[in-house]
Amino acid sequence: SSSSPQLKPNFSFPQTGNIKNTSRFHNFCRKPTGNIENTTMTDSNPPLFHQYELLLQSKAQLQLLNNGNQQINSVMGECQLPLIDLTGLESSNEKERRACSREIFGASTEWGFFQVINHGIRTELLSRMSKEQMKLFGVPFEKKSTSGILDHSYRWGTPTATHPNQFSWSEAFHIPLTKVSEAACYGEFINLREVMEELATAMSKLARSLAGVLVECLGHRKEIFDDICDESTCFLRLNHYPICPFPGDVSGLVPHTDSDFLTILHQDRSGGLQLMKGSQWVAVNPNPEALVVNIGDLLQAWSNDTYKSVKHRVVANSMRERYSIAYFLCPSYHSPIGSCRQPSPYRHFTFAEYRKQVRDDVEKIGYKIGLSKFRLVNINTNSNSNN
Ligand SMILES: O=C(O)CCC(=O)C(=O)O
Ligand SMILES: [Fe+2]
Repeated sequence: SSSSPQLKPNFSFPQTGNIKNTSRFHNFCRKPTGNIENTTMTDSNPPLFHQYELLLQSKAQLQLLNNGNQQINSVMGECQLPLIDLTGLESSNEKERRACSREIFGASTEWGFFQVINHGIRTELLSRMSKEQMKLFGVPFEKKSTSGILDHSYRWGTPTATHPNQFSWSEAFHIPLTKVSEAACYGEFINLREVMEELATAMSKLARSLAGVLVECLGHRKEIFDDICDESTCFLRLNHYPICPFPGDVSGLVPHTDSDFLTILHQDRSGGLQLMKGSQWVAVNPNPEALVVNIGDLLQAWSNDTYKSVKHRVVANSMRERYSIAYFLCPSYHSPIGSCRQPSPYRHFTFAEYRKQVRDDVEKIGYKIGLSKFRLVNINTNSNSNN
C-alpha cells in the first residue's frame, strides 16, 4: 500500500518533517521541535510508536532489521545471580563484615552484577517513587518532551541511533543530583521532589558504601571515591519501557555498559533486564526485596579489570510495560580516574575525557566503544566493549 515504507538495502526511516539533521533515523526519534507532518500522536505515545509499526508491516523489512538472524531477544540462560544480604556490612562482628565484603568482591569480579537485600532503602520509599514515576510518564508525550520538566532531560528512544539495532524502545528522564532539590525543575510534578530527594540521598549512601567496600578489598581507603564523586556528575535516571508491538525486533534498552563507577537499580516486577555472562544473555529475575547493583566502566578501569563492567540490556515486552530507576555514581569531571595499582592497563584519563570519547564515538559511528579506547596494551577480553 502507499503507506508502506520503501524497501531499501540501506535501512532508512521515513522522513518526519523539516527537522534538519544528517541522520534520518535521528530525525525520527528526536523531540518534535519542528513540524512533523507525518506524525500521528496519541495521548501518551511517542510518535515513533506509529511510524515504527508501519515500517515493520513489511516482512522483508523485518529480515533487514535482524540481518536475517534470529530475533534479538531469544538467547537466554538460567541466572543464579548472587543475592547478597547487606546486614553483614553493619555487623559489629568483624568476621560477618568480612564475609559480606567477600561476597561483594566475588560477585563484582565474577559477574559485575549482583542483587542486594537489607540494603537500607525503605520499601515504602521505593513504592512511593514508583507511583510518582508512573504519573510522570503517564502524561502526553508532547508535554514530557516540551515542558522542560526535570531539567529538560526527557528522551524517547535513542536520538543518536543510525540503525534500528541501536534503537531503544523506552523513554527516560536523566536528572543530575544538583537539580534534584530545585523546585523549579519539577513544574506541576512538585510531589516528585520530596521522594526524589529522599531516594537520591538513600541511593547515594548505598552506592558509596558499596564502592567503599570494593576499594577496601583492593587495599585502599574506603573514602577515596567520596573525595572524587560529587553531585555535579552523579545522576538519577527514570526509565519507562512502554509495551512494544514488535518485541523481537527492537530492544527496550540496547546492550551497553554503564559509564560510571557503580549503578544501583530498582526494577519493577515486569522483568526484561539481562546481562552478558560469558557469551550468553542471562535474565536478572525481579526480586521485589532486592536492588540490582552493577559495576561501571570507571570502576573496571580503576580496579585494573579486577571488577567487571558487563554489558546489559532490557528486552522489549509486548504484554507489560516496565519501570525502573537507576542511580549512577560518577566522579567529578576533572578528577583523574586513577588506578588501584600501577602499572594500569589504561592510560590516564578523566571522566570528562571518557564522556567526550563516548559521545564522539556515538556521534560518529552510532555506538559506544568504551574502555578499550583507553587501553594501553591491546588485550582483547571481549567482555567490556559495546557493539
Ligand atoms: O531498566 C533497567 O533495568 C536497566 C537500566 C539501565 O541499564 C540503565 O539505565 O543504564
Ligand atoms: Fe545500564
